[in-house]
Amino acid sequence: MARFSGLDKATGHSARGKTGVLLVNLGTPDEPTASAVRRYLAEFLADPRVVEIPKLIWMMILHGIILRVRPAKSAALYKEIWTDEGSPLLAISRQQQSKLSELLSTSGIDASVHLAMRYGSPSVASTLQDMHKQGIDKLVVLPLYPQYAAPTTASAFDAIAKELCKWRYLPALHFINTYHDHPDLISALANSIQQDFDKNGKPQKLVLSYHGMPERNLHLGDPYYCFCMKTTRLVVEKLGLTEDDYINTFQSRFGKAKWLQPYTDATIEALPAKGINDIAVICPAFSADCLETLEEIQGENRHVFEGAGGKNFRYIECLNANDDHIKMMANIVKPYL
Ligand SMILES: C=CC1=C(C)c2cc3[nH]c(cc4nc(cc5[nH]c(cc1n2)c(C)c5CCC(=O)O)C(CCC(=O)O)=C4C)c(C)c3C=C
Ligand SMILES: [Fe+2]
Ligand SMILES: [Fe+2]
Repeated sequence: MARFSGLDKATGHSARGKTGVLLVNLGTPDEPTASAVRRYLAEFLADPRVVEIPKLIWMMILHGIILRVRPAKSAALYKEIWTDEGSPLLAISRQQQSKLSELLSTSGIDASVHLAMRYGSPSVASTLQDMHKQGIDKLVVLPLYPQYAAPTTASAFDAIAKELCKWRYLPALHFINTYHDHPDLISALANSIQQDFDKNGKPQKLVLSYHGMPERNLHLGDPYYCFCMKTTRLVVEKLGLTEDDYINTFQSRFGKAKWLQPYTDATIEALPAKGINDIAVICPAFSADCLETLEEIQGENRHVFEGAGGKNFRYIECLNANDDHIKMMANIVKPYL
């Protein structure tokens, strides 16, 4: 017994046995400035899960062209959406963290909730180290990407593995890889859409716009496209919509390769000419509003639609820190706590 307490002392394991939930999202620049965006994009776009081009060629393009031009352009867009609490993605993620922590604790579950960003801060490595210092040796990781994708979900896993491979004593680990068809996600999305319809009337078209990725990834076996289709099917079934009522699209194309189609901007631009002047857009691949939803959809695509003659464009915000969404997170992690 004495020998074991000695071991505990030496390794600092005496206060072990705590459980922690780790929420992971993509990350965002620290400031809406070109230099902060350059730092963020340099880390993000160097990830081989995100851009699958041979490393040497890609580093030449990334550092020689993209990181010279894009940071200033992106920083100007980030400035448009920046809030007093900083980047919306980080501010909303913090709210999700504290509301989930509150819900677990009022449900009598003894688990702390932590937040890490795959790129930028708070980093995955520093958050895992903090959790270790707090005596957490049981870890449930919930990457906040409803539909599994290698560039997002697998990349979050890589960052965790990269830190843990330096540890001698690994925590027990549960990694949630997807929740695209979880009944609580489907009802949270359907409720949010229904609330919009009740308030503003049913639009001529509901556009479900998912973040895109190169089409090649689908052919190589990434299930993201199929998972997006399933989320849409379940949500529209729940709402009782017919095929004519909605359309599934993919946004945020990057680079010259063919990405998943149909593209959101081209689709939205073509709608008024088909007599569709009243649309509502929702982005079910995003668990928190961010540059890609607030600027690209609510801003840019609204202008595209109105410029093409469209009359009513509504953006239905992400589930963010709404109660249904937090309840969904709790129900997803509970079986592992
Ligand atoms: C370069 C290829 C990219 C792939 C593949 C990709 C997949 C992907 N991304 C998200 C979620 C988010 N992406 C965000 C921003 C963003 N995404 C890319 C590129 C790829 N994404 C870039 C270059 C950027 C940065 C912004 C810009 O300069 O245009 C964000 C928002 C971050 C924020 O700070 O607000 C999110 C969230 C998913 C779900 C996904 C996989 C399918
Ligand atoms: Fe992205
Ligand atoms: Fe974008």
